[in-house]
Amino acid sequence: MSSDRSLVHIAFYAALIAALGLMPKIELGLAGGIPITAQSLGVMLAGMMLGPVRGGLAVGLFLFLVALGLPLLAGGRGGIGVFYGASAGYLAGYLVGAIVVGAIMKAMRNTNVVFGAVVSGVIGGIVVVHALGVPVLAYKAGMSLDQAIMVGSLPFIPGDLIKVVLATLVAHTIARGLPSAILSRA
Ligand SMILES: O=C(O)CCCC[C@@H]1SC[C@@H]2NC(=O)N[C@@H]21
Repeated sequence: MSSDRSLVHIAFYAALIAALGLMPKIELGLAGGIPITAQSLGVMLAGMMLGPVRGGLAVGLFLFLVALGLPLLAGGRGGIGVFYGASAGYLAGYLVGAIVVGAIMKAMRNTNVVFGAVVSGVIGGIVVVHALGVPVLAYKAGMSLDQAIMVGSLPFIPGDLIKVVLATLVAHTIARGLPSAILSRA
């Protein structure tokens, strides 16, 4: 694929993650203030569709724009300060998670796309994001790891599983209609 087309794909998924931030975040009112956000769906999709390198670049571009101050995070937040806040670990998890989702999709490119999407979405899009988010939340909010799991991981698992299902449906649909757009399986 030409580098021009790669750049278009990377920019498209960075923009998709930003657009998903327009959906209102849902505050659960728990300690630490971590919201339910649709943006982690975009992170899963970036990895699933683009693979580890381009998927990581798409999320990296999105986070770079946030760091520059663009209000692209759910609720209209942006600026370097968010990378020092309670949700900083999840933001790092977005980057690593997209790379892991993409790496798993690529490794499973010769298996059923639905199977690859579910496995990569659960491991990269949930386990990795939570594994980076929870310890930072515990540190920043001054709570134990157990407490952080109770307020920063468990309440989000049902919604995150729904996102894996949605991302899998998108991957399945694109695999049937426009398989060349799933660069992770090229
Ligand atoms: O916007 C931010 O500052 C990052 C929010 C991180 C939210 C995490 S990502 C994993 C889990 N699933 C959600 O819907 N919310 C949390």
